[in-house]
Amino acid sequence: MTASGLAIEVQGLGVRFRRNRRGRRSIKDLFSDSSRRSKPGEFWALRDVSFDVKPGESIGVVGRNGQGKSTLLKLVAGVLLPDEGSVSVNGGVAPLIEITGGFVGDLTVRENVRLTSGLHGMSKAEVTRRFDGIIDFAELGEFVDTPYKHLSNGMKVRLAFSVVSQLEEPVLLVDEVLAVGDKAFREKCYARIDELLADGRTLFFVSHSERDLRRFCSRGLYLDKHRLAMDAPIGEVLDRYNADYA
Ligand SMILES: Nc1ncnc2c1ncn2[C@@H]1O[C@H](COP(=O)(O)OP(=O)(O)OP(=O)(O)O)[C@@H](O)[C@H]1O
Repeated sequence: MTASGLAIEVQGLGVRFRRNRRGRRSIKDLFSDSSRRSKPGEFWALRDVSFDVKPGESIGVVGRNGQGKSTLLKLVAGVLLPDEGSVSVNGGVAPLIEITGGFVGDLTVRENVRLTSGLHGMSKAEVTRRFDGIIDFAELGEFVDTPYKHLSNGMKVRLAFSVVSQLEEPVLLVDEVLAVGDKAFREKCYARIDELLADGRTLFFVSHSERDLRRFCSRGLYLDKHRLAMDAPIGEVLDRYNADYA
């Protein structure tokens, strides 16, 4: 528990990236005291982002392509470190996107489930206990010994969601990748997200689907021009986003 009892605290968060590969930092840059300035070819993908999340809140992250939504999720997941500011998360996070990226193509479905569940804190005994449930939910019973690289894209997402939804972390990060699943499977995922929310989990949801955002989220964060343009109830955030870009 953070001292404040909050699920997530984000303060003055900023991340910058290089626009092209050639813009390497020189030795001179290493010694220059210009950490707050961006160097040629660098840009802030996110800057000055601050917000708090209470346990059990469900937050929808809204914004046009490239405004920093996935970057924000990566920072909350702890797989990307900020150049400015801080993120503190109370307890662990279950990040859908990182699970997908963590699968190993040459390993089988069975081996990948064991590997990723283990990496995300499940004990061996727990993985064994939950294994059949994970495979059943993903509807991949016939593919447990198939190399991961031979699954279809939709099957890969099924597997990732199935693993992530079994983790007992208090914060669940779900992004657009879910949209790859077919309609029937998406409905199943949505029902599972409802269950996790009812169980008191905190949800961070990135989506371009207004319907899904309204369905799951009570609060919205609107990222525009790489800054937090609005933090308000999801309906108000969507109205503003639509007014800006309709
Ligand atoms: N590793 C990286 N190196 C360089 N630039 C990056 C990197 N990751 C993201 N970016 C850039 O940072 C910006 C924000 O990207 P991000 O993926 O967070 O956007 P997004 O809001 O999730 O977009 P979308 O709606 O298209 O998924 C973009 O300009 C992107 O090109």
